[in-house]
Amino acid sequence: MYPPLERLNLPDAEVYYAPHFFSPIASDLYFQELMQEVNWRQESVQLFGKQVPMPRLTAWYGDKGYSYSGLYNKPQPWLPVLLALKEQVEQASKQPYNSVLLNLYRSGQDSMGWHADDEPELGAQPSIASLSLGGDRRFSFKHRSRKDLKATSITLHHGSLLLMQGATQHHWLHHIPKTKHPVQPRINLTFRLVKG
Ligand SMILES: O=C(O)CCC(=O)C(=O)O
Ligand SMILES: [Fe+2]
Repeated sequence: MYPPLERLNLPDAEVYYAPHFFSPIASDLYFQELMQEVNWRQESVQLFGKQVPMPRLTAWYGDKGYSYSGLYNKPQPWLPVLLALKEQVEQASKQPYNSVLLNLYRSGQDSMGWHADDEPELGAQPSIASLSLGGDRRFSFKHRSRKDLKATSITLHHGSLLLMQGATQHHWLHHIPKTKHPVQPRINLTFRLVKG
């Protein structure tokens, strides 16, 4: 069985973390397979009227299309390795998923800005299961309205699983900051259930 998911002490949220969800050997193999087989793409976002490359590579696989920055994206069909990961994450989190967004942080200069995964097609209380492979990176939470609560950070390890559910996206934002420390490339997979 999987190592247990431990609940983080975060008010107005339901966040669980398993630092060693996969063994180091399994994590290394998944990392290499995903590096090679995923169709990594450099997407751009519109920022102040300019097209700016995102500070990471991304890919979207699954059963349903999704809207992102106002554009409808057709998903790519599941790869066997992604289905194997989905199954394990579904068992551990006791939730079904039909899509996965992959992010590749090539260096400490790659990052993700503050956001919540609160798109309407994810429903009111989305369950998001996030796998991390490769270099350690900081992951921070910031409450949207309660200024008395300090931002909280955890380190997401090689082979870890983070589960966000309940009201988490409603009350909290999260991000991956850039870092000047030398870090190995990191792959993150967020499994989601897209409705409709
Ligand atoms: O890379 C991470 O751990 C965060 C990814 C994330 O927040 C997202 O894809 O929505
Ligand atoms: Fe997110």
